[in-house]
Amino acid sequence: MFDDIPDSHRSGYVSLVGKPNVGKSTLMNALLGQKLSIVTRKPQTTRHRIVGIHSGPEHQIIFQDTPGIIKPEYGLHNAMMDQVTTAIRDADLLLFLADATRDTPDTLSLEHIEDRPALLVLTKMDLIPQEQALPLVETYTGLRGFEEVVPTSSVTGFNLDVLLDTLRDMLPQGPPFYPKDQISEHPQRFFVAELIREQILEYFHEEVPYSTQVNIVEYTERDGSKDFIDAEIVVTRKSHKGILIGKGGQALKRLGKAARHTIEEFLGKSVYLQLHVKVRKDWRNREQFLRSYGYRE
Ligand SMILES: Nc1nc2c(ncn2[C@@H]2O[C@H](COP(=O)(O)OP(=O)(O)OP(=O)(O)O)[C@@H](O)[C@H]2O)c(=O)[nH]1
Repeated sequence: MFDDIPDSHRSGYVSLVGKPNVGKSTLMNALLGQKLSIVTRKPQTTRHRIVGIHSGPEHQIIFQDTPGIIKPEYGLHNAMMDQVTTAIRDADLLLFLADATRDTPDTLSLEHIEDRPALLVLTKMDLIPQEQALPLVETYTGLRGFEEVVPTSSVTGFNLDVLLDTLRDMLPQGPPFYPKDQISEHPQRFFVAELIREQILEYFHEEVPYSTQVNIVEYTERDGSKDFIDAEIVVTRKSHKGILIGKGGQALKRLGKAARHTIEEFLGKSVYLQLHVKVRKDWRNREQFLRSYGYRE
């Protein structure tokens, strides 16, 4: 599988960690040049460890996007924080993200990364006036022995090439872990479920998106016809089911249309998407559901 790998080849795991909404998923997508991890304006969008692989002739960086660091309030949160702990433990190097518009050196949850090797990445620098940029970076310089402080913008692409070069140089020498043309390790149906969840976060408010789980019940590729996808949306309460379906089924219809568009864009082909809503009381606190929905090994 790995012919012609030069001795100078470098490879390793780089985990993106930080508080909710700092821009972890957006940064990983921008570094990969492809949308793998869903992004919304709402905190706690990411629930899983999401792997994205960046390969070149001389390197392979395996990024892991993680849920934001939070204080757990229910079982799902505990499972999310376990994913963060695993991603920190498994990494050769951490990217610890701080939001340039909101954070200060005192507001970061640095205790979670203990003494692991890390770079501090300042995100959203496009929103900072130019004259404030340098003084802002200086406030973080020397903090906790971070190897470097790298100001970035995932929107303009500012400094992303510098960040990639720095990562390539810092990873240990070794062969690739995955074939060079592989971009992730999750099956297609995982991404389809995530894209539906992204639209739920977009269209519904308050508790509803946070109580929601999306499972792909059937995914059938059909020659000469659209792929068939049957997805169930699980909620914790009957009232949430009513909100998702809406008057005369209008809300679910609108959601289905929006999700179908993003899925088709992602897959590059037409699909037939069928959605239905189920109530599973308190699934976020029940271990058997957390396991079967893929939050626990
Ligand atoms: N202007 C600007 N906005 C950004 C940038 N990076 C991320 N954002 C926005 O910040 C919000 C949160 O981004 P995400 O990538 O979902 O943040 P996250 O850290 O993965 O969030 P969680 O999943 O909650 O942990 C979204 O509205 C993004 O569009 C950036 O470089 N510039």
